[in-house]
Amino acid sequence: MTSHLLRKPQSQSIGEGITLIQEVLTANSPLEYVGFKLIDLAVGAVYEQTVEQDECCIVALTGKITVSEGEHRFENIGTRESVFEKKPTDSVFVSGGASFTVEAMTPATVALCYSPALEPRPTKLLPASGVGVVHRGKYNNQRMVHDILPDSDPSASSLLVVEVYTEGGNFSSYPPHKHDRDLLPEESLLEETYYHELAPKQGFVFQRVYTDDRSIDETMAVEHRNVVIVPAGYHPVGVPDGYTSYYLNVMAGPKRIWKFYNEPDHEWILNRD
Ligand SMILES: O=C[C@H](O)[C@@H](O)[C@H](O)CC(=O)O
Repeated sequence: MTSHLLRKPQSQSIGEGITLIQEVLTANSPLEYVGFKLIDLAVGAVYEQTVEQDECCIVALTGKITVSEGEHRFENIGTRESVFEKKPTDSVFVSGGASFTVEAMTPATVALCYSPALEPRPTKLLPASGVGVVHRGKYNNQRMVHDILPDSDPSASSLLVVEVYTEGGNFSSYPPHKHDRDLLPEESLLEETYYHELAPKQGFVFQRVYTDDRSIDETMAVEHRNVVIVPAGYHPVGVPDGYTSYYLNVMAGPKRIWKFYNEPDHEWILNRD
């Protein structure tokens, strides 16, 4: 039986040249803050949306797109044909009330990351050149993180977006951590989604989502273009040998601070020399 936290990709035509692959909304998930949509665009296809109460980070996951909103027009953005080129890409941030279009200049895949617009913010390009690249971990929990929209960047009022690369034989989001209590300075409350890709794409990763009281305890085999929903709890990912894992994280909650809490049983691994 498939976990209620795992979403397999769909392939639903929602417009000329526009295919909906993933759609996680507050209306169809246990989430209250985070929304996520993944669309494939054929050349020339134009996706349009008005975000009422949400802000949105439009990530040019692959291919070239042109994003327009009001007097803003960001032409031919996007830096890669595959996420596994492992280089940062361009994104555009729009705030609540914005009406925007995304036009595909080449075949493209676009991630639309949503959260409540707590305060107005200007529309802006988040260029690849501004994405921080962080190498985290040691031994077999090494991974590379691209900080697309980290909490240190005030461009957004609630939204956080990062992408993470983990090579085979390694774990990421590990040691297990959580951020499901509004209890600063100890911990912040952030819901999260994981959009996963695998190379080669027949691969899978293991992801466990679980709480201290085990009221949530789901261990999933996660495949290419799957989404894992993390309403609460720890959420480590393990990558089998031979495969490279990619995931895009969207996080949001009442306060835009990423303060996670490591599971005490496993925090010791951080203390090795
Ligand atoms: O809470 C954030 C997510 O779990 C990932 O972005 C995680 O931090 C990635 C990592 O550090 O391995």
